[in-house]
Amino acid sequence: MSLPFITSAPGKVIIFGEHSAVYNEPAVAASVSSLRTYLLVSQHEDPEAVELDFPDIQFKHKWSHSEFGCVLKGEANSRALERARTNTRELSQYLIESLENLHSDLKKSLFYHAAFSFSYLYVCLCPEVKGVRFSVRSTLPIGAGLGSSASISVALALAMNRLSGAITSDRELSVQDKKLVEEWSFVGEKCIHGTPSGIDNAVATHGNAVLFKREMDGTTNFEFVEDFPQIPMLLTYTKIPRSTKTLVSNVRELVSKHPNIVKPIFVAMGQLATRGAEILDSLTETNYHELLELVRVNHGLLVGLGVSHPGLEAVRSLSDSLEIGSTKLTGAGGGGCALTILRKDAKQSALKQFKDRLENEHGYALYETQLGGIGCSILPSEAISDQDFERIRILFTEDFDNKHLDQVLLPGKCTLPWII
Ligand SMILES: Nc1ncnc2c1ncn2[C@@H]1O[C@H](COP(=O)(O)OP(=O)(O)OP(=O)(O)O)[C@@H](O)[C@H]1O
Ligand SMILES: C[C@@](O)(CCO)CC(=O)[O-]
Ligand SMILES: [Mg+2]
Repeated sequence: MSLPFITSAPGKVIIFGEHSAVYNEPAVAASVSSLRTYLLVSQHEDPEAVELDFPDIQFKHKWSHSEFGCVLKGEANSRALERARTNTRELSQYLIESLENLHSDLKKSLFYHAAFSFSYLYVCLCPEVKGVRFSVRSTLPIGAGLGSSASISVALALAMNRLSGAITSDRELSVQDKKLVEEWSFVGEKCIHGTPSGIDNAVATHGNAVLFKREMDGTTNFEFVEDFPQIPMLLTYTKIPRSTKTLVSNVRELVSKHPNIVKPIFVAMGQLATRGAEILDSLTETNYHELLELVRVNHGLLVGLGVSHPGLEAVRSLSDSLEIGSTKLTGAGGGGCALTILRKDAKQSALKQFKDRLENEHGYALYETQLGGIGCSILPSEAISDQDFERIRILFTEDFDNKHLDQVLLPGKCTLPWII
């Protein structure tokens, strides 16, 4: 596989059913295709190096390829790798332990899960590749409920399957290619947060909007919401940090304490997601009101699970008092982002007040973005001229505002011929 090349994957918004999705209930999510992660895979000056460069989280690490020997060499390792490659439903405990040794200097650091996820995918998918640098930049807020972990997992899974020769398409990504990316990005998500439902990486892989369900046997089932309507909405980023892994495990504790109370909440959310998808499939003036109602109920149930935050409640309360629409948290909650679906009759003056107060009094950021659109994509080396590469390399290495990335790279908007 010739270098350099770039892969990319979008973030997502969960419209209905976060957390209950982990418990095999249906959920609805849509990609946020203009907020994306980009991964540049380029040649390293050192032919033995495998370097990871994550400037968004100020993390850079270089391994010499021989350091992976402790995971790659010997019979026991080969057997464990073979099992990990064929059974992607479970992470291999053996590999986890071997990789822990490789990352012992990073243990307990913020970066551990990002590095662990990278190395797990690397040793499974393209362990012979060396003299290579993986540089990641994202226009998504990180750890904010918009699926940054899934989009990075998808970008890595696509790149590593390309490096191994498992994905060779040069016109468009096939259904098979996308299945492979979805399967391996799920492994990446597991490395970052333990027990994901798979909805985030499914949307980041396939794009558009989906009604998703993880079945009890571990398989995933999803339908695209056809003709996904552009609903007027606002996304508010509270900038309150949180971790999906912690929130999901807090909910797990709650279920184990009060199963008879909490499980019916999940079932209600599943019902709500199914009805929500029906409405989105054929949105009318009449059922728009029901959509707003379902958003409000979904948020109430999430509050019951303990995954809201006073900062998110401030957004919800302001949207209620200004009567502009219904607000719910999106993603794992605990901070991060809130989604407000706007009423058709929301007053412009109220909307302005909503934005001004959130930005100026609370210091929050507002995103106006469309939902749905392009999933994962790849820009092959043949499409990158030397001149383009120089421009792109600078974007990945220098301290630019990440929105410059969009101007140069946004699939569907820029002039570069992305394969999708
Ligand atoms: N651009 C990036 N560079 C490096 N690491 C990243 C990047 N984006 C995400 N990550 C990894 O993902 C982690 C955040 O994932 P987490 O699942 O907690 O939040 P999220 O995916 O943004 O939100 P949600 O899961 O609720 O949608 C980070 O701590 C880091 O390990
Ligand atoms: C909280 C959760 O439901 C959504 C995170 O975006 C976790 C998951 O489904 O993996
Ligand atoms: Mg995540």
